[in-house]
Amino acid sequence: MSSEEAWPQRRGNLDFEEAIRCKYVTKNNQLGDGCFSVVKECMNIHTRDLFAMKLISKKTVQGKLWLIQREVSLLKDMSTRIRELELSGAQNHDTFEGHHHVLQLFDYFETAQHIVLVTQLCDHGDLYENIIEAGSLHLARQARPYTACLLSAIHFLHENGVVHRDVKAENVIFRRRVTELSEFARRGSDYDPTAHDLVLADFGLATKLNSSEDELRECVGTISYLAPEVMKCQGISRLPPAEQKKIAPYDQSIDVWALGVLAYFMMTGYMPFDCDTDAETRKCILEGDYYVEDGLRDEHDADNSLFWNFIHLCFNVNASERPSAHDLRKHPFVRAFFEDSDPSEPFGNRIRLQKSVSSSSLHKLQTPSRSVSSTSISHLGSSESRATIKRNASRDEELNKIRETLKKTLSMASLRPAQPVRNANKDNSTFMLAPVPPTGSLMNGCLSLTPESKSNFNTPPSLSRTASSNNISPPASASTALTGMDSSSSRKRAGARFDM
Ligand SMILES: Nc1ncnc2c1ncn2[C@@H]1O[C@H](COP(=O)(O)OP(=O)(O)OP(=O)(O)O)[C@@H](O)[C@H]1O
Repeated sequence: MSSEEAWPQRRGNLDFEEAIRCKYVTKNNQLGDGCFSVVKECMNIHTRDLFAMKLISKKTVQGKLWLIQREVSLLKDMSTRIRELELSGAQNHDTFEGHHHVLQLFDYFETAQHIVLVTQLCDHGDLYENIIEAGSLHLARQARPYTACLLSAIHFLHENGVVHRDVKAENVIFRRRVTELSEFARRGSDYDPTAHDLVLADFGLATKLNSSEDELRECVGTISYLAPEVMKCQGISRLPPAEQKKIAPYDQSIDVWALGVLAYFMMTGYMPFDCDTDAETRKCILEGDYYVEDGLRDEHDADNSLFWNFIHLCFNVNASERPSAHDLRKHPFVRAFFEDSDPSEPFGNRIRLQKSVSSSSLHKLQTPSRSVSSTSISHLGSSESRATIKRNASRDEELNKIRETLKKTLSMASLRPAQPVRNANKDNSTFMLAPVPPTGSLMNGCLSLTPESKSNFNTPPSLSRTASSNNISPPASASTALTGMDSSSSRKRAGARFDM
């Protein structure tokens, strides 16, 4: 955590302070950026709690405002659900509690230039960077618990009717810790405790499947991670409605496919279906033709065999036969992280099936480029030595300690624990949705200055007041407010993700 001096300081001018209505200050440096947003660390000047502030440029999302509305709405629903779970004190005996690993929204508002989402603060860097830096992740210590943790988060989303649609390494970030969990590591834990910090972020393409009648046919996502049924929707918007209906809709099992891609990427350092050209990649995805490098498969190694079987099940081109996130929790590759009563279900004989994998030379065994559709490549990741997870007798005890530590210290809470906490309920919960905004105040941006301008406390209050009066919730008023903006930047997203 940076020192107090790192934050912009007030200057003691009461008139000026009165004029300043935005309760957040930001640091100038970025935590990260995407095709249409910049993410900065911010502090609530009243509570001194730290958050991440995602500033989405209105210019960039011009014409696609509904995407942001959908993202905010989903994050709000999820955060409310998580709060309910936290308050109910529901017991979960899984190693990873899915809802702890979904990015939390705490506040949102609008300024003249930006739509602003205030979320749980995570560390700089993401899982993509981790994998690239390491070449590949250790199967037993990292790839397996990371996969289990993400499976848990995906299962939570699916249980709540949400399909993420952009599960990928770039969208997995790491919760910021206050207290190290080094004790757990020192005592010889059998996996990397960082697995407890994974947070699934970027709900920009996520959507709700409210009922079995809802049908998804948009071709959205990142090409390397696209399931075949999504791929089949490519170009659908150009078809007449009657033709569109002939294409089979997809459902949440596309996230299971993407999890398989991500697990494969963690294990090997490259992507399972990427080829020289997008057309070849599409063909391989449609056929479920993934590559397994000689030497990476070791039938005499139980962990290794289970990993490939897990991958094989995720890569079932027939979505109706692909196991659900709920079912996959019982797969022997990850089962140790979940408390399920009947370990033999639901795989039975299926567990022994192995795909005869492609040896096609089309596949590119190289590092994928960040967030794009698969091509730029620099090196081949090395395979890791295998290790066997030994179940630690005191595992449950250790887990409880981890949970307690997490609840007390992780996530968004102030990084200055000695400081008095205003909201008593916050003491034991990492996930309190404070600060709750007073009625009619900063939410919706009607009183907000452009937050980034507060970095130096010197922006005249008149700057953003007039134009920032739009609520991003009601589609009509919000889209009216954005009419006439430059459309060029909205095209930038196409390079990173499909949206056709
Ligand atoms: N809460 C957070 N804490 C720390 N860093 C974050 C947080 N949210 C996002 N980031 C960083 O900012 C980057 C961009 O965020 P995000 O993916 O949400 O933006 P985006 O514009 O939707 O990106 P994309 O181009 O993938 O659609 C992330 O890859 C991550 O590195």
